[in-house]
Amino acid sequence: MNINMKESVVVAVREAPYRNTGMQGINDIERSVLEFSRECPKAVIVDGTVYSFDHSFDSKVSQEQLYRTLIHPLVLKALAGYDCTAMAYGQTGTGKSYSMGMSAERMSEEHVGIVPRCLKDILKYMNINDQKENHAAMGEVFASFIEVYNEKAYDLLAVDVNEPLTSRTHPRFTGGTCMPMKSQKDLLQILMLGTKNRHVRATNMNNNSSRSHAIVTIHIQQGFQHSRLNIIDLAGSESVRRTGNEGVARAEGVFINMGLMGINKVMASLSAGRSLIPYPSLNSQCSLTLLVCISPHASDLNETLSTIRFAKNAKQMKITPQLSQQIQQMQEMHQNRSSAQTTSNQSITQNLGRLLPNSVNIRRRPPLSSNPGARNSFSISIPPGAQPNSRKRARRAQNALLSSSDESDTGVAPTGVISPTVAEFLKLKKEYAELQRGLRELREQRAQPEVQAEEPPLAAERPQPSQLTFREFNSDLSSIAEEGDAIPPPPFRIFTSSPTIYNNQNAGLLRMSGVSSAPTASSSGAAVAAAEPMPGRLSTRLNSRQAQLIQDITNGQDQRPLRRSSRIASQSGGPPTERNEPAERTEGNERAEGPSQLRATSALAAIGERFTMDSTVGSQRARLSKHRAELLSLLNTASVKDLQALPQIGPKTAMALIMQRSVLGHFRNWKQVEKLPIWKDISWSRFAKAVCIEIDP
Ligand SMILES: Nc1ncnc2c1ncn2[C@@H]1O[C@H](COP(=O)(O)OP(=O)(O)OP(=O)(O)O)[C@@H](O)[C@H]1O
Repeated sequence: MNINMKESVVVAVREAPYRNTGMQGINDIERSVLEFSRECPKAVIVDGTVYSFDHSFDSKVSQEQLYRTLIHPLVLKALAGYDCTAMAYGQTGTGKSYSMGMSAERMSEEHVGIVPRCLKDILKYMNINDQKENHAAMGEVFASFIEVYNEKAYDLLAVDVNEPLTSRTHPRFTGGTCMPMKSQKDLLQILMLGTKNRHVRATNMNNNSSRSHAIVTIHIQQGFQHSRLNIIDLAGSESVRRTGNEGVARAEGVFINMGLMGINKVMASLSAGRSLIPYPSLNSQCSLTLLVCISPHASDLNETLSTIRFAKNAKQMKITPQLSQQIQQMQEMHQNRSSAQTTSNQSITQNLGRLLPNSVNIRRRPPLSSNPGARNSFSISIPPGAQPNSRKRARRAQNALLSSSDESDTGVAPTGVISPTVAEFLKLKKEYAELQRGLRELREQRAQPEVQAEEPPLAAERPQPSQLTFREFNSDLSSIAEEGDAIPPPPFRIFTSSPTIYNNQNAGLLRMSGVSSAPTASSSGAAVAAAEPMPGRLSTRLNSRQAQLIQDITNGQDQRPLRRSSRIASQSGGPPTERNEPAERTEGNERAEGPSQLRATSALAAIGERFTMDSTVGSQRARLSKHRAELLSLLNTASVKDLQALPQIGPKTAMALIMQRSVLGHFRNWKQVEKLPIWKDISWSRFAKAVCIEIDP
C-alpha cells in the first residue's frame, strides 16, 4: 500500500441504511436520494448532483472494508509519528457511532467499528501482547475517552465523571485519564465504562442518540516519540422540529448544533490558512480523515445537502501534517550527526545507478504541490429541469470526473523529505527488492563467459573495497561468496559460523566448475568465467570447502586467492593489487563520499578482509576488534536506507535501530546494541552471526 504521509485531509462519505427497513434497500414509501455508481467509486449522486470525494461508500460497505480503505492508512501515519484525527460527522441516526465503534455493546466481528480495529493494528505493529512478555514491544499504548457535553469536556474514565475537565479542580485541560492498552480486553473495558458514562438519549430519530461529542485518543509512545490518533464521534446535527425534543433534550440539541458550528468555524479558519487553532485534534498539523454519514431518505435531503457542504468545505482545509516535535528534533540530531550522509546517499544512488539496470528506479520523490487540499473536492450539477435522461448525463459527468480526478492524482506529489516513516519502509522495501533483482541479473550477466571475454573490466575502473558503497559492498560479498573460490576457512572459533554472512538474501548460489576448491590467483579469472548456477545451500557448501581449506592451511599450503579486484586486474592483464591493501582514494572520491560513507565502506571492507585473513590468532583478534568498532560506528551514523544494506536488517529493524539510536544518543558498545528491545526471538544472534560480531574478542 502506498501511503502519502503528507496527504492532509481525506474525506469519505458513507450511506446510512434505511431507518425503518434496515438494509433492505429502497423503501416503498420514500425514494432514495442517493445513487452510487461502480464506474465512479469516488462519487455520490445526491438528488441528481454528483459530488466527488476521496471515497464513497454505499450502505453495503462492511465495517472491515471501511476501516481498511479509510482508516488503516491513518493508523500507519500515527505509528510513523504524525498526530492524526478520524472524525465522523452527519445527521443524527446515520451511523456515526456505529462506524466509529464507540460502543461496547455490539462487538461481533462483523460490526466491530473503527476504534477497536485501530487498536488491534496498533498493538500488532508495536508487538504488544498481554499474553507474552513485552520485551520486544516497540513502545507503549494508552487510551483516553472524553466527551464534550453542553460545551464542557468530561473525562469518561474518571472516578467522578460528572466533574468537568475544565472545572477548578483541573486548571488546565488534561486530556483525560490515560489507560494503558495491552489488548482488546483493555479497550473493551474503557469503551464499556465510557459508553456507560456518555450522555445518550432516545429521540424520534435515534433510540440511542449521542448527546455529546466523544473523543477516544490512542496515544502511541515510542521512545521520545509521542503521537496521537484521535477518533471523534460528533453528536448528530439535528433539527429541533424533527427530533421533537423538549426540555433538556432540546437544550442539548442547541448545544450540539453550537458545537458543530464551532467546528465549521475551525474548518473555515483552516481553509483560510490560519494555523493558530485552539483544538488539539483539529489543527493545521494534524492529518484528518473525515467520514460523513448521510441518509438516503428524501425527507432528510436538506440535512444531507448540509452534510455534503460540510464535507466539501473540509476538503479545502490547509493542513500540513507534521511529525511530532520530538521526532523532528531527533531527525535534526540525526541529520547533524550525519550531515555528510546526504552526499553519501547521493553517491550510493549514483553508484547503484552504475550497478543496476535502467529499469530500477531509485529516484527521490518530487516536491509537494502547492495546494494539496484543492483536489477531489468538486461537483458537477445537473440542472433539475434538464431531464429526462439525467442519469445518463450524470454518468457522463462522472466519467469526466473520474478522468479529471485521475489526472489530479498525478499532479499531487508527496514530499521530498526523507523521514523514517512507514511509507518510506514500504517504498524502501520495494526498492530493495528491485535492487536485489537488478543485482542478480547483473551477476548472471557477469557469469556469462562471452560477456567477460568481450569487456573485461579494468582494475582501475573497478571500485576498490574501501571505495565501495554500502550496498555494493554487500553485493560484492555475496558475489565473492558466489564465486566461491576465495573463502578461507575460519581458523579459530570466532568464525566457525561466519559463512552465514555470505548466505544473505542477495546470494544466488554459484559453483565453480572445473576448478579446485581453493584456486590460485592465476586460475581465479578462469574460475569466475566458469561459474554457473548451483542449487542448494551455500553454507553447507562452504562448510565442506572450509574443511578442505583448513586441511590446506594445516598442511602449510596457503592458497588463499587474491581479492576480487586483483583477480579482475590480472584477468585484464594489469598488475594484481596487493592483497588487502587499502584502496587508493582520489580527491574526487573523497568528495563524493562523506565521512560516514567512508566509515561505512571501511567497516564493510573489514568484513571483507575476513576472506583473506592471516592465520595468526592475534592479528585475527585485532582485526575482529577493529571490525566490531567500525561496524558499531557505522550503526551510529548510517541512515535507515543504508542500515538495510546490512544482512538480516529489514526496514522495520533499521527504523527501530535509528529510533533507539536517537533515544540513546549513540550506541556505546555491542552489548548495548544486543540488549535493545528491537531484536525478536533469534534475530539478534542471526544478525550477529551475519556480520561476524557474535563473539567478543
Ligand atoms: N451501516 C450500518 N449497518 C448496520 N446498522 C447500522 C449502520 N449504521 C447505523 N446502524 C444502526 O443505526 C442506528 C443509529 O446509528 P448510530 O447511533 O451509530 O447513529 P449516530 O449517527 O451516531 O446517531 P446520533 O448522532 O444520534 O448519535 C444504530 O442502531 C446502529 O446500530
